Amino acid sequence: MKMAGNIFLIGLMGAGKSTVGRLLSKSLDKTFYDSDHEIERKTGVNIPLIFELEGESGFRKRESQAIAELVVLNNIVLATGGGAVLLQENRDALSAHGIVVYLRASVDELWHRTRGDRNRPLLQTENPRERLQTLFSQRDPLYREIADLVIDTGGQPVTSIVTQIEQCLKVKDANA
Ligand SMILES: Nc1ncnc2c1ncn2[C@@H]1O[C@H](COP(=O)(O)OP(=O)(O)O)[C@@H](O)[C@H]1O
Ligand SMILES: O=C(O)C1=C[C@@H](OP(=O)(O)O)[C@@H](O)[C@H](O)C1
Ligand SMILES: [Mg+2]
Repeated sequence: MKMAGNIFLIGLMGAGKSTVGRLLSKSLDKTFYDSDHEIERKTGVNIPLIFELEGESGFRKRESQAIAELVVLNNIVLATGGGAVLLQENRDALSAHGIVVYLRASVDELWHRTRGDRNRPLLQTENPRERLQTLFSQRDPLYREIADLVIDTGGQPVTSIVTQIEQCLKVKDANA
């Protein structure tokens, strides 16, 4: 049984989870959380520094802890980090406690949206487009595994993505 009122956004870096999530929470009168922001708030340092000091595995532990604490809240919109689905325990937690919305975009779009960004350690490589392609292949099946809703964000402004999610949720509700 899904927890009443929670919406969890998943998808790759640049999919728009943080941007869409904030607007969706306002529109639905829910509280907005971003697991990355929660980790930064708790530690007092930014994500690149956590990766530098503790590696990706250290970051994943903090991410799991944050997700476990956030999913049990009520009436929230949660923007997760792109790698939140990597651990089974996170997938189980997201799946069990809310409606999971997978925001999808092509690798080219993701690349354009994140170009020049310095806050995403996994994209600080010589070829971020290739990295995104690899991550897409690895993670798309994991996103799909737990998605209640898949939204293609390609070529769509953030406002129309929010409207589309709201409409899909209404249809789901009506059919429940
Ligand atoms: N639908 C969209 N169309 C164009 N740009 C977008 C869209 N959604 C997000 N963006 C832009 O892409 C960048 C990454 O968005 P963000 O919300 O941080 O993604 P995520 O949290 O999924 O990594 C931001 O600059 C944001 O303004
Ligand atoms: O895809 C990933 O593994 C990551 C995505 C980032 O969040 P966004 O998806 O919001 O960019 C952030 O959690 C961290 O840099 C790792
Ligand atoms: Mg984000």
